[in-house]
Amino acid sequence: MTKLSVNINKIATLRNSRGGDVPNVVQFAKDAQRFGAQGITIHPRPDERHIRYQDARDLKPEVYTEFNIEGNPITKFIDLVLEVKPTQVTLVPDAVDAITSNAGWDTLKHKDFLAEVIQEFKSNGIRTSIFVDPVLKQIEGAQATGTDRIELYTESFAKQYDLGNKDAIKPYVAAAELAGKLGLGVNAGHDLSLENIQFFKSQIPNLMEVSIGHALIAESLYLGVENVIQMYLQKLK
Ligand SMILES: CC(=O)[C@@H](O)[C@H](O)COP(=O)(O)O
Ligand SMILES: NCC(=O)COP(=O)(O)O
Repeated sequence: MTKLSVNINKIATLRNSRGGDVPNVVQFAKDAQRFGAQGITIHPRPDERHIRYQDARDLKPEVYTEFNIEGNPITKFIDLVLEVKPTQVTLVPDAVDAITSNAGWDTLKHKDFLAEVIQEFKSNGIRTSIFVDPVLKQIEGAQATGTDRIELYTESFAKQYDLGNKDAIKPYVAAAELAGKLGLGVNAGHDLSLENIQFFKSQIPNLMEVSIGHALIAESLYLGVENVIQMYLQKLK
């Protein structure tokens, strides 16, 4: 079974666009879980342009499914994660000015840094995952860091699938197979949608979790949040 973790960054973006507290991100997380989401993902960025660090603290008591916090492990982020103690932390090498995540880790170049941070999170009982491109040497490098899981960065798959190129799945299949052999759990995310999720899932049998935000919220504008979450759950069976 593949778990659906709903990324609620976009709910915070909408809230922040007017100041105030509409929509309320904690209420949205509670409702998403009630509608069947098996996890809640947030990705606070240093400028707090969508999810704020305080949101992570406010969400903690209300998230009874898997709580996944993603981000670049700068000191402020590490401190937040150690305070909130989510189920999982996903390390993403974001540049400060990136509009959204746009690359996986170079796990070979940053091995020592990642190993140190991962050890700290794991010793605090937090499962770790690192965001990587589907490149075999990066998967091997990920294992050397001691991480529990990887999150495959799916933007290139999503783009190519949209253009009709189903072969774009091939590097992901190879990466997931290698990760499985190396004892790493496999998550995936970025630009997954109702259009591409079923095919992606069908090709990656050891897919443990997907985190989906941008498309899921956009689809919900037309189809409704409860309905959309149920549609993803059907496709992830
Ligand atoms: C790690 C990843 O794939 C991103 O999709 C991210 O979690 C979303 O971040 P933004 O909402 O800031 O685009
Ligand atoms: N880790 C990926 C994520 O949380 C959501 O990415 P997206 O669906 O907003 O592209």
